[in-house]
Amino acid sequence: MSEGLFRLPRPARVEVAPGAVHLPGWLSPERRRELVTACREWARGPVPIRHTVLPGGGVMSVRSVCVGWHWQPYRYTRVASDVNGLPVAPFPEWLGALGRAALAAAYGDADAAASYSPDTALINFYDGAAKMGLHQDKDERSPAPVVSFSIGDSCVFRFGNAEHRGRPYTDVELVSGDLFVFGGPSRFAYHGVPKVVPGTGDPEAGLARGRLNITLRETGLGTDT
Ligand SMILES: O=C(O)CCC(=O)C(=O)O
Ligand SMILES: [Fe+2]
Repeated sequence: MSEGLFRLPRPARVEVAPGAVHLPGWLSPERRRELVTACREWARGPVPIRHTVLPGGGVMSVRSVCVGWHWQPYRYTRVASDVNGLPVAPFPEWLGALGRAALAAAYGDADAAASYSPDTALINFYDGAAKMGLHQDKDERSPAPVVSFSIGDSCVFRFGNAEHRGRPYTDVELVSGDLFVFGGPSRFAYHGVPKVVPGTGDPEAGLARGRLNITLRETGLGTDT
């Protein structure tokens, strides 16, 4: 038997960088299923999941759909003017509550978590050879943390520094059910997904293949359009 078959138990909480916290397996199996069901519904419409086209003409390999606000490179809009002109689905209250619970678990600070009010979720689906280059999440006007849930195939999540795409960075394995939060000094760190590992998923979550990632953010846009 190869050594690769044995896996060490994963720790409950790892601080990857100041303000960047990984909580392996934080999502219960029921939560994973709920999220998969909700994402499947959002993927259908009113704005269907699609490969985002970048301003230079490049096409992202992941497929994405948003709720609350629609992200298109590099801004948030109420309507998906780059897809079908329709408003995205509303951001549900239960997803905000899940974000607050995630933040409380990551930082152990229930008071700070209570005022977290994410108003957009960006849902990414990775299949085949999909990946995501290193970037900063900087189209939000709020400095509030980003809360990230992963379901399905495992991936390498590269988490770097706020200055540039180079080292130092840490490669973290994100597995189905993992929570990753980045805020404070890590809020504007470069990060990306250089690799997804097919066939490592979590069929019980209702996802036969591929990787689902859901990030919650505060846009800071209030009632702007
Ligand atoms: O898929 C991931 O884990 C990261 C996604 C991401 O960085 C983004 O949507 O901005
Ligand atoms: Fe990102």
